[in-house]
Amino acid sequence: MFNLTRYYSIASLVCIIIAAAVLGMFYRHESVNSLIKMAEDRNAALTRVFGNALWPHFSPLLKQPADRKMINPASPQIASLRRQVVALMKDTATAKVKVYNMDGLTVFSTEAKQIGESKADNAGFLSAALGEQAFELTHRNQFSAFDREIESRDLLSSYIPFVPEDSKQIEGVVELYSDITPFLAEVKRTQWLVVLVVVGVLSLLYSLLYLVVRRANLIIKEQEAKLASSLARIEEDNQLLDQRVNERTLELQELNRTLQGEIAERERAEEGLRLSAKVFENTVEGVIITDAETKILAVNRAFSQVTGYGIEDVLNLTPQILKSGRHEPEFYEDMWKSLKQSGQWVGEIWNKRKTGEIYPERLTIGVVRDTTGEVGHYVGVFSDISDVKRTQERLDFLAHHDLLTCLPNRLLFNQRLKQSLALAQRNNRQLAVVFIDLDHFKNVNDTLGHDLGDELLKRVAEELSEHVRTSDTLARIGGDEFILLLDEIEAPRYAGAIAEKFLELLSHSMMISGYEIVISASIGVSFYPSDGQDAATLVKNADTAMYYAKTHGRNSSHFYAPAMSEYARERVHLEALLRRSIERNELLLHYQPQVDIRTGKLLGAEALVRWNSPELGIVMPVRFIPVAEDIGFISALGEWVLRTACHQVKEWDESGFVLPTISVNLSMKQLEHGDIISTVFSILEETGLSAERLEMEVTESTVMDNERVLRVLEGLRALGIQLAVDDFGTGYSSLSYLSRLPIQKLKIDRSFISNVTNDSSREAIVRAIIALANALNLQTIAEGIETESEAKFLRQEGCQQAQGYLFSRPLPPDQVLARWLDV
Ligand SMILES: Nc1nc2c(ncn2[C@@H]2O[C@@H]3COP(=O)(O)O[C@H]4[C@@H](O)[C@H](n5cnc6c(=O)[nH]c(N)nc65)O[C@@H]4COP(=O)(O)O[C@H]3[C@H]2O)c(=O)[nH]1
Repeated sequence: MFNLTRYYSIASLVCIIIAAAVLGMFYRHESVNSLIKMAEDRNAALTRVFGNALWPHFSPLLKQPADRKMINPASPQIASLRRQVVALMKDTATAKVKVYNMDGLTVFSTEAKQIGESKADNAGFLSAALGEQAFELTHRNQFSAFDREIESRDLLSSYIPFVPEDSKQIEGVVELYSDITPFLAEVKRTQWLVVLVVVGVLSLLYSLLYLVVRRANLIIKEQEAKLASSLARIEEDNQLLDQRVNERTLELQELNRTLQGEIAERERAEEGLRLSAKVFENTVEGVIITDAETKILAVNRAFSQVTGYGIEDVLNLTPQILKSGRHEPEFYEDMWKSLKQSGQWVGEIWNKRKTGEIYPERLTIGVVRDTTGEVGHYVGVFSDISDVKRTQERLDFLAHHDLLTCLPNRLLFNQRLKQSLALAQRNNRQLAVVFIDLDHFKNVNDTLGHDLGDELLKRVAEELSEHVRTSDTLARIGGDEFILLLDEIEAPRYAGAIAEKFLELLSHSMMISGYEIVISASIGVSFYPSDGQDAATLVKNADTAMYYAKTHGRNSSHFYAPAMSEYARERVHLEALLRRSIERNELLLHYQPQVDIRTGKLLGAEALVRWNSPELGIVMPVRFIPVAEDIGFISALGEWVLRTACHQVKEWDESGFVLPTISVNLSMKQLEHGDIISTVFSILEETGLSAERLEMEVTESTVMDNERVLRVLEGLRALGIQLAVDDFGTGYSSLSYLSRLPIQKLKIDRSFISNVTNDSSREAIVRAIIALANALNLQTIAEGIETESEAKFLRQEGCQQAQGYLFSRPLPPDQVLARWLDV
């Protein structure tokens, strides 16, 4: 801490000392200067006196050549001069006198031994020689005065140029030594006195001021203490203030944060509200808001677009204005129950537009409660699902109906059958399942094309639909398969009557796209509960009955019988065995000769396949060829027949029996699948049989109006093979198409030959076929000739070739050889 007293004391002491020292020195300096000045003046005066008195005596000395040797200090002249000088200087403070010539040579000195010394280099001398007095203050511990030795003296030597009064020139320099010791001692005493006085005065002043300063120091200390306490208070206040400021700042920051949060919250809320309003107005769903009494408060644009009502139409009304009347009161009761229980209802509802049109909507109603939990509003959000419904209905229709005939499909049929079964079970009633499969529909499809086939199916569907009750379900479940559910029939005969009606309906020819088509059907019927308890069993058994009809002559209907299932099982067994027949080497060929009808000459033979099954015995082709066709085995079988027949002919050739032609049956499936042309070609190559000796028979229905088959036949013909149309007369060959076929022979079906002589219509047909063949330049062969009368008739009509039991039954190869080798 600043201590004024201390600083004052130290500073004052230093000042007093400095002041005393300075003043003392100053006094001494001034005193010495004035002393010197006085001494100078006196010495100058003395020199003048000295010069005036004694100079003539010195002049000779001064004029002597400057050689010390020339001066004799002991000369009487010098001694005399010394006496005079001492006498003159007696009672003065002068202690020594010296005289120099202008060369600096000491020509006289009161101390004789110094005479002859040179002072030419002395500054005082040089100054005086130039006309300026010079002085030098020295202290000598020992000094030779005039007559004695003096000790410890302060001497002032003055170099004074001496200019005689009659001369204007400096002739020499006089040096006077003045003993100023007493004066200087006096000066020193006075100096100390001055110092003491100064110190005393200043000390007094110091003391007075010390009191003042001390007082001031006290005041300063007090002020400092006050200031310190004030500063402490201020510091304290500052800290307090800082604390308050910090607290306040924190409070403000917190407040600011809260405020920011509130602002953000408010902005969010406002944004939310804006968004909600936008969503409300622009959402594609219709929105309706009511109060707790279901009075409409607001609706959005989509509501107006769907219902046709603007807000002005519905404000304060209830949503009941949209009521369609399609729902029972229970529907609305359930709705309110759900709203009360869960606060929400979601469902589909039929409502009415302003135009009166009723439409379906998907509606969600939500209950909005206020803060007290009371119902505040109801909000309904809905979308018009008319399009969805229509699409659903369409999809539903597509999923459950056959697109071609628009009849129910298998899926819908099964659903209805299951429903009807449940009902029949409850009511203890019967029902029937009628399975209808068109006969040879595939031929129509293949020969006349799919478009015509489709038309035929539509016509059949229409015809059948017209004769079923609305409570019955007629469905199309496959290409040419229809199925009818007869609900709650009184007796089986009702189903029988329907089946017969269908057969009768289909037996009439139909004109489709300019073609007159006659079609038949195979029908099977099963009954609940006798033939099955469930839908699958009933359908399966009706199918089995239909299959039975199909394999028993077609164009007929059969009620299901368990034996049919047995038949079906056998058929499955047959299929399995047939598949292995080739590898087990169970197939064999019989050959039925073909002869010239006039001469009886052997022209060829038809290869007819037999199956010698270890399990089933000899199986005839009528039984297994259709099965082979059904299961896709016919191509392998046909290839085996062809290869075996060709080998056989070559074998006969080698044994000397030359069969002109071998005829092989070609199934429709063989023409459709596989590369029959390359198969035939490779077999001919393999066996070495020439193509002209091979004839292939295709049934009339196979080749009828089928461009693809036509191309295959052309390919076969191109190999050189003979082609014959089998079973001619049973199909519906158009003449123009027939003329395009690359065939050489028509084979009149044996159904026309049998008993031809007793049936005029058969006669007419046979005649017509022969005439047609002649017109087309084709050979004719009649098959199934059993009697001579039939042969005779055919001979008369111009048929060229014959085949039948009359000439020979189909025979194993060895018997053919035995019978015909020598003929
Ligand atoms: N009632 C009677 N029948 C006679 C007479 N003459 C011949 N038949 C029989 O008539 C059928 C003639 O063969 P299809 O019309 O080609 O009719 C054949 C043919 O369509 C088919 N078939 C036979 N073998 C083959 C074959 O290797 N391949 C193919 N795809 N079908 C074959 O099986 C059908 C039946 O053959 P099969 O049972 O051998 O019956 C043969 C033959 O035994 C007769 O005077 N009176």
